[in-house]
Amino acid sequence: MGATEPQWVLMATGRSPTNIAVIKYWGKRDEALILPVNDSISVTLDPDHLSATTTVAASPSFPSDRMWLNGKEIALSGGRFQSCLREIRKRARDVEDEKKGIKIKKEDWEKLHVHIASYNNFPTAAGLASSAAGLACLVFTLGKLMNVNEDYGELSSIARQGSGSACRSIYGGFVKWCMGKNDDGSDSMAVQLVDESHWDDLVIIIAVVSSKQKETSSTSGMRDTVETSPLLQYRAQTVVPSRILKMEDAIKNRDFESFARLTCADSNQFHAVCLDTSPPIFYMNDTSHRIISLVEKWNHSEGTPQGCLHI
Ligand SMILES: Nc1ncnc2c1ncn2[C@@H]1O[C@H](COP(=O)(O)OP(=O)(O)OP(=O)(O)O)[C@@H](O)[C@H]1O
Ligand SMILES: C[C@@](O)(CCOP(=O)(O)OP(=O)(O)O)CC(=O)O
Repeated sequence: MGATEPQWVLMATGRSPTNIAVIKYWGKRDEALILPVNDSISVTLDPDHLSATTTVAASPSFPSDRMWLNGKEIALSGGRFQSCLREIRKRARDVEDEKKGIKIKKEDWEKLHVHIASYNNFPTAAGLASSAAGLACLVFTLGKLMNVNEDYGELSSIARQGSGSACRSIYGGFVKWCMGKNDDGSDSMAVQLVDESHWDDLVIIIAVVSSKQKETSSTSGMRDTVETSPLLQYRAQTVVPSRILKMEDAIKNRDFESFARLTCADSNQFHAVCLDTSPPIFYMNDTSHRIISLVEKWNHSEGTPQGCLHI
C-alpha cells in the first residue's frame, strides 16, 4: 500500500434569523447583481423562532462544492450560491488550527471545496423569507470558516448577491437596505437603523396560513412585475421614498400608530403590484384575507391601531 496524504475536515456552523419587510423590496434594476428599484426596511426576527442553521465543511478530500438543504441535495450551480462562494473565497485569509495540525494559506481556499448543509426551522420557499435567512447564514458561516475580516456592511453586500432580502438578515433589530445608485452595486447594502433592544415590547406574531411552496418564487415574480406592471414604477419612484422616511421616524419614535398604518399600506401596495403583473400573481389565500379583515376591525373598534399586518 502506498502512503496516503493525511486528510482533514474543517467546519464552521452559524445561525441566522429571517426578516420581515415592513417597506417591501419588489423589483430589480439589475438581475445579476441583485440591485433593487427601491429602498426597503425590515425587522429581523429572534433567531430562536424562524432561522436557518448552516454548517460548512472544507476538506482536501472533497472533489467538488456540494450543498444539502433540509437534508436533500440541491444544485449549487445557480448564480446566487456561486456569487456568495466566489466573493467570500476572494476575501479568505490564512487559517491555522493547531489542535488538528491544519494550516491553510489564503490562496489555498481557491482550490479547497466545501460541503454545505443547511436546515430551516420553518417552511422553506413558502413566503416566510427562507432565502433571506438561508443566504445570510451561508455568507456568515462561509466567512467564519474562511476567516474573513469584512465588516457587516460588506457581508450584507455579499449576501445581497445571494438573495436581495438576505442583506437585511445580517443585522438584528430594524434594518434598511439602501438601494444605492452605482451600476456595480458597491453602494447597495444594508444598515442597522436600531438594534433589537430598541422596541422590545413590540410583539410579532407569524400566522402560517399555508406551508406549501409558493407557486411563483419571489425571483421570478418580481421579474414579471418589472416587465409588465405600470404600477411598479409609480410605487418605486413616488410612493416608497417618502414612506421610507416616515417609517424611519415611526421606528425611531416607537410610534406604533404610524408604524402600523405604513406597514399595512405597504403590504397592500405590494399585493396590488403583484395583481398588476401579467399574468397576475396571487400570494394571499382566503385565510389571509380573513386575518386582514379581523385586524382591520380590531384596529377600528379600539380607535388607535392595536395590530398591523404583513402578509
Ligand atoms: N437555509 C437555506 N440555505 C440556503 N438557501 C436557502 C435556504 N432556505 C432557502 N434557500 C433558497 O431560497 C429559495 C426560496 O426562496 P423564495 O424567495 O422563493 O422563498 P422565500 O424566501 O421562502 O419567500 P419570500 O421571499 O416570499 O419571503 C430556496 O428554493 C433555496 O434556493
Ligand atoms: C416579498 C419579499 O419578501 C421579497 C423578497 O424577495 P427575495 O429576496 O427572496 O428575492 P431575490 O432577491 O430574487 O432572492 C419582500 C422583502 O423581503 O422585502
